[in-house]
Amino acid sequence: MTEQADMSTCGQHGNPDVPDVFPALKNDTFLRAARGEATSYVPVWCMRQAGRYLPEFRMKRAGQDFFETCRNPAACCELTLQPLRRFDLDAAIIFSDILVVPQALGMDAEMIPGKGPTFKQPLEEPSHLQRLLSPHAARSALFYVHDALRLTRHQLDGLVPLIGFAGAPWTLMCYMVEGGGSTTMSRAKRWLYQYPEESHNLLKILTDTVVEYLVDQVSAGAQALQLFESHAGCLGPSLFMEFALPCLKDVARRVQNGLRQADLPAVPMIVFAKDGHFSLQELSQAGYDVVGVDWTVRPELARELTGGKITLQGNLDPCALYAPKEVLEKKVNKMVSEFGTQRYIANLGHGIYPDAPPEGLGTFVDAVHAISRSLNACTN
Ligand SMILES: Cc1c2[nH]c(c1CCC(=O)O)Cc1[nH]c(c(CCC(=O)O)c1C)Cc1[nH]c(c(CCC(=O)O)c1C)Cc1[nH]c(c(C)c1CCC(=O)O)C2
Repeated sequence: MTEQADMSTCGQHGNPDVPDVFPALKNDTFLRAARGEATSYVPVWCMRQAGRYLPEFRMKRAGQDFFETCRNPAACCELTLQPLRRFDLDAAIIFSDILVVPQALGMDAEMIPGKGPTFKQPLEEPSHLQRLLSPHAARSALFYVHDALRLTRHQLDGLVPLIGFAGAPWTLMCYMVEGGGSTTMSRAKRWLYQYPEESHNLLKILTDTVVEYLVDQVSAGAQALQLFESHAGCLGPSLFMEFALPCLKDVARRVQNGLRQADLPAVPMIVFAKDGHFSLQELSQAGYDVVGVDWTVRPELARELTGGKITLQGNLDPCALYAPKEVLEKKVNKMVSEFGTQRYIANLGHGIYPDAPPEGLGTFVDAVHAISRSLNACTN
């Protein structure tokens, strides 16, 4: 990241009390790997690294409503920084949630402990699309995420880059139609079969909203962006290519255009399609710099499918963190050796589980660094 790029990051919804020139970045290893540049070790971060597996996270969240916390920039900043105080991570990801976007479009959501996110009035039929606010209205409703990013980027003081994120349109549609989590997503998939045109309309509204949201995140200080397509798996290849992939491509192209038009720096974009092994080849040509891989895919196969030309991110089984230290280190050794130390960002193959032992994450992070340094020393 150059000084010039840092300086150009001025918040559109800027808080006049907070200067928009951010501290210089001290560790750019994650950004270098994302851009496909050489790195002396493999950078590592962890999806959901700000989460319930940390006692300090549970303390801070205790008694607070989840989405209230998301709307509180100081709390988001603190929760984002917590894992960085414990572990030698190479990136921070802003504490927020993908469901703030449907909320900004006017849908009321609650986080019910033990049940997960729940919408009071899901979209049951196409006429319900009229309830949604415009992408333009959603844009201004999301100012609090941008305030959180701006504050966190300052508080990070250049330690590591700050990642912004959004849910991909299909994954957001799943929650909006299902009203919450589901193992089959059969209500949302029913829309694709029964109301294909209206499904495309809904996905278009979500794409428009996500594009502006992500451009605004960079304006507020995000230095990389990740799209979470968490419910790719239930679609299978043909529905994925018809409904999810075109939106992912649009988001990548339109965000990079939007950044250029707003005179903002280009930032690396990551796409993570959980259980979307069948889409890896197409995803590697969808306009993203990095493709995330879940733990069901062999690293060599992921490299083969993506043509060896793109940065990959992943893919340790989150449950490997329960293993004894020596076993975990062996797993990391195998993973790093198979992906290779270049064009690679180590991560879990999905978010860390709430009952993961924090020491496991520490072992994972340190092992990625040590093993990749020694592999690099062998080849140089
Ligand atoms: C599908 C999805 C959601 N949210 C998100 C996804 C995509 C990633 C994935 O596939 O897991 C993304 C997300 N959610 C959260 C982050 C924070 C940043 C990070 O540290 O990675 C990110 C990147 C915080 C959170 N989001 C949530 C928590 C835990 C709840 C809490 O803190 O009280 C956190 C830390 C809640 C949440 N939010 C959502 C679910 C399904 C849940 C779990 C509900 C439960 O387990 O009870 C929707």
